[in-house]
Amino acid sequence: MSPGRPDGQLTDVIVPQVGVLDPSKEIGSALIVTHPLLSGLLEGRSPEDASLRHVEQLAARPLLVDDWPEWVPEPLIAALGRSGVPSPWPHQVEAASLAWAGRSVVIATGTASGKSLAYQLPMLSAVLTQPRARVLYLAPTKALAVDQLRTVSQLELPGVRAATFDGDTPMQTRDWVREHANVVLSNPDMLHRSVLPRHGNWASFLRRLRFVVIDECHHYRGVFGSHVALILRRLRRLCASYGAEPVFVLASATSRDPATSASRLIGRDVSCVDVDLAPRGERTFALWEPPLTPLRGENHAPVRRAAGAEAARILADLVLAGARTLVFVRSRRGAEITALAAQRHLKDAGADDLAARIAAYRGGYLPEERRAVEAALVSGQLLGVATTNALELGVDITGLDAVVLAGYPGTLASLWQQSGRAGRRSQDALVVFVARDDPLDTYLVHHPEAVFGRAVEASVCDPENPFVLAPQLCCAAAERALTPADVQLFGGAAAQSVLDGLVARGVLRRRPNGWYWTGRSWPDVEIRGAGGGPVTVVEAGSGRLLGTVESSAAPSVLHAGAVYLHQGQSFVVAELELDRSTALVRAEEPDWTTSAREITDIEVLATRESATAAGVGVTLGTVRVSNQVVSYQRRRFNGEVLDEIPLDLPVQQLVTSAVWYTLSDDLCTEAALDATDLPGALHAAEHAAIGLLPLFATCDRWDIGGVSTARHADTGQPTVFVYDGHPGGAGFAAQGHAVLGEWLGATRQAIAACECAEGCPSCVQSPKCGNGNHPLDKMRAITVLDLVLSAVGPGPARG
Ligand SMILES: Nc1ncnc2c1ncn2[C@@H]1O[C@H](COP(=O)(O)OP(=O)(O)OP(=O)(O)O)[C@@H](O)[C@H]1O
Repeated sequence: MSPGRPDGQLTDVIVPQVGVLDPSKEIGSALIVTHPLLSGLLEGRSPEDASLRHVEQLAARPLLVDDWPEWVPEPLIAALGRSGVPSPWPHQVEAASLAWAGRSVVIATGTASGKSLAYQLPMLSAVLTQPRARVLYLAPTKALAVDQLRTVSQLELPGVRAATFDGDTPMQTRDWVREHANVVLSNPDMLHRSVLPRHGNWASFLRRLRFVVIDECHHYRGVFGSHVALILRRLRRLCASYGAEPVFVLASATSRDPATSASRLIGRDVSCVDVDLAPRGERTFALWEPPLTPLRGENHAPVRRAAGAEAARILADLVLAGARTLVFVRSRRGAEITALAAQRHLKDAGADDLAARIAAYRGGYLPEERRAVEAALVSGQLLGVATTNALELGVDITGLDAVVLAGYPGTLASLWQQSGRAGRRSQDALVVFVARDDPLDTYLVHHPEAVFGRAVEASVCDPENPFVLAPQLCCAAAERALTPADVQLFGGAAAQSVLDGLVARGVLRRRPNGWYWTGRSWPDVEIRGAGGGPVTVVEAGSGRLLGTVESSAAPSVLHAGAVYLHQGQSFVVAELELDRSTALVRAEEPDWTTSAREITDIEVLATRESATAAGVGVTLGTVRVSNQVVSYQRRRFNGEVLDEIPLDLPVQQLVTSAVWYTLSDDLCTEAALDATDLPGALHAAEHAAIGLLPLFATCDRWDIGGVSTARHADTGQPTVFVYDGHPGGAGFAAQGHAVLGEWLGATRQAIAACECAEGCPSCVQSPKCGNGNHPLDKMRAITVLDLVLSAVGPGPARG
């Protein structure tokens, strides 16, 4: 370890070339590092420890301001001026003006680019200039709505009556909010459970509704996103019945094609503002891949040094250099371990005083403990904090010298949100992204263009999923009978066929003028799960309810012996009772993680889109997946496999969406892929593709599954399937189909970039493989992917 240069003096350090580097940063075969903190990190390291894969210099952006639009009332301009906003930035004016002109709009710009002002301008101008106007603000979490209330209240605008309406709002206050507040801050759950079912009470609010703001709209993805999309259609329909047609203003993190995602979410065309003109300081972004260790994992595959351990070393080095640093880790336990390990490194370096200035931060601490850590970090009393994503949303800590990300946080939106804690406007900052042992992380550190180029992942949902449509149509019909004209709003043909099914089951009644809910009580619809009766997770002894897990996912995450994380705290499952939909867990802190092994069969039920070229067939369709969890593995945090324990669980069936490709026999023969090679080649290609899909669709690798087979009964050919792990589909496989060439191109590159010889967790091994990651043929997987890519091309898929 070596101290850096807090005096800000620039020092060039030449690093030997390792892996793929950005040519613009190379001199001969070296990479120039100019940031003093980064050079400090590298100085003490041996060549075998050389982990730096890429350095990106994100240039500072100068301040550009615009005039206030003429429709913004003077008191609002004055209040904003007092709050430190003297003039708007150009992209804020563009989005706000579109909304004011009656266009629904999504603003999709970077962290801290001032998206709030873009929706506050139309929202507050409306209530200031038209005393009867009403505005609804929706956030994915209660905390964000509370944060927004604070911001709006601090403006002290006479005539603005803002109030939150959520599960915490006392009953006696609810009537006041409904009748008097003109800015109501809520969440989709409240809309679904409280506002829409009692729309008669809310009639005057809905009749006057001018704007609906949907903040952080990229959170509405997968099955939850599909529910929210249909809740918003329910809202639009009821507003229309009261004579209102509100304008939607959506704020999103940067993502691929935000206009399409936003219009799918609200069911209406949306304009898009995505050119970020907010001023910012320069940032140095380093991509870091921990070295391989002598340890051996499954099938003797090499194991890399764990991202958390590497991040702890980096944190210690940065703190030694005097830098205020935040490290983001995935779990609460990880946050504690990282902070402890960094303290140990500092003590070993003789810096006990600095070790005392490191702490962990996570959900589960008391609010006052959290506030104390936040304040100490802002004041500089604490120099290093290891945190979970508890610090990601709604906690305003900025201006740090460095941020370290231990592992990809799941989406580019989170990556930018977390890295945005460093520097902000005026000062230079360092961000280090440390890859975990996983194909997606490997791909990213070797392909900086996927991080710094155009945003690649799209926030997808599937409002046509029949498993979501059915309960949502019941809610809609219970609110007000559905008319034939409503069918289009809820998805046209897809809605029609679901309605027919609901009538056949006697759940809805068809009358000449529409569909009526027949139930006596209100439909009970859980929007944060996929339906199908969630399994309840209960703490044994205390009986405390910790949460629910979809029944389809329960065998793989709640089997006996599984380590279950709840808000970062770890529990071990004592018993899974599927017939009673309950899992009993005990708080424990074992030194291992568990991953379930499952075997899967797949049957093609229907084809939605299909195309064949050059011997390669690509299809999007509906499948039935039969899945059985057969065992689980216990692994130490360093990746070492401890053992595998068999399980006796029933077969689960899932009807869902899938994308699949086939290779003709002739093609395989030409490419010298014979019957003995194919299983390992297809299996490896499937694993890596599942690892990479989250880069293109905002899902987790646990949201999707795959099956590969050298001859599938329904296709009659070598086939690789990737399917949505949610009943009816969640839009992930459909997105994979839409961007097949890019997705499989990235998959190929991730495999090719990994320096292991025969496949490891960084490329083709999967943590949930039912066959113990056997057979896997890394090199022939590249051949398979080359065959598919030469048929479909590297761009978006046909059809
Ligand atoms: N025109 C402006 N002039 C000066 N400061 C501004 C301006 N617009 C916004 N800000 C400030 O920039 C900061 C970030 O703004 P805001 O929180 O709206 O960004 P955001 O894009 O919503 O960020 P996030 O992605 O973190 O949600 C706030 O402190 C805000 O007061």
